[in-house]
Amino acid sequence: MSTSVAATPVVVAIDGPSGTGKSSTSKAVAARMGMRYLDTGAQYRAITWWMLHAGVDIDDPRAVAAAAGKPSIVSGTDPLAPSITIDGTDVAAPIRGERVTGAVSAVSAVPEVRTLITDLQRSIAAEADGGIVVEGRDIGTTVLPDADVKIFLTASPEVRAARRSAEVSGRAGAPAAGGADVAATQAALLRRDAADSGRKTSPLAKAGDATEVDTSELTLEQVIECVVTLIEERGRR
Ligand SMILES: Nc1ncnc2c1ncn2[C@@H]1O[C@H](COP(=O)(O)OP(=O)(O)OP(=O)(O)O)[C@@H](O)[C@H]1O
Ligand SMILES: Nc1ccn([C@H]2C[C@H](O)[C@@H](COP(=O)(O)O)O2)c(=O)n1
Repeated sequence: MSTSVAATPVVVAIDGPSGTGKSSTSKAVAARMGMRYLDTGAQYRAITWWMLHAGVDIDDPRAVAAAAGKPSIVSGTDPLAPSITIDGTDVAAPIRGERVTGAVSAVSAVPEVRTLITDLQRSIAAEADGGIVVEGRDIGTTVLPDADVKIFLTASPEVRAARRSAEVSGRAGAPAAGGADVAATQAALLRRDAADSGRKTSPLAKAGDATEVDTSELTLEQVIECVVTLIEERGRR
């Protein structure tokens, strides 16, 4: 099934702080509704990975700006098999590592980086014939301000940290997460949110016309159902 409002494909923007369930929800909604899926955080992570790999000083915004146009990022938008390459290298795994996670807020705050990646995101969305779910921090406010459906996911810091710790400790070879690990995870999430909300250029923010969904007390399936309902309601208008 592909989803459209009148003759034009539906564009759904899902934003929110770290660990609120944007990726899990967006992928599942897109798969269920026959739409494409774009993880914009993966694009910022990929360019951060490339900068670190190329030896660019990520604490020097001018150096980051000067290098930003050099690599080529390709995002695969199949929600069942999303992919990301940079200059032909598959970086889906390394971009999730601690080094990239610790550096991505600095790189993504550089305006030249944002301009390049925003243009790329808009062109991917424009080519998605069957509609697309795009998730990130500034999709509803800046990248796709005319999106048909805008959702802003939230959850309490405690819930987000517990979910993230469970995810990490569930990975092969990882130790079980204890109280100290959850507290450290929560502190890291809040640090990243503060940096992403506090930057000058298109910070993490809820669009005025977005629907806020607090997922703290909801299962993933309930969040998916809620978003599908919002998209279907938009289609009936
Ligand atoms: N409603 C929910 N109930 C329980 N667990 C959830 C729920 N939503 C997401 N999760 C789990 O929480 C973790 C974080 O979810 P996800 O990666 O989708 O968040 P995110 O907002 O995309 O994070 P980030 O911004 O850091 O990429 C995952 O392990 C996911 O399975
Ligand atoms: N639209 C976006 C998406 C992501 N970012 C930055 C800020 C995040 O901390 C980082 C990684 O995103 P995640 O993989 O955790 O979703 O990328 C942004 O600035 N704008």
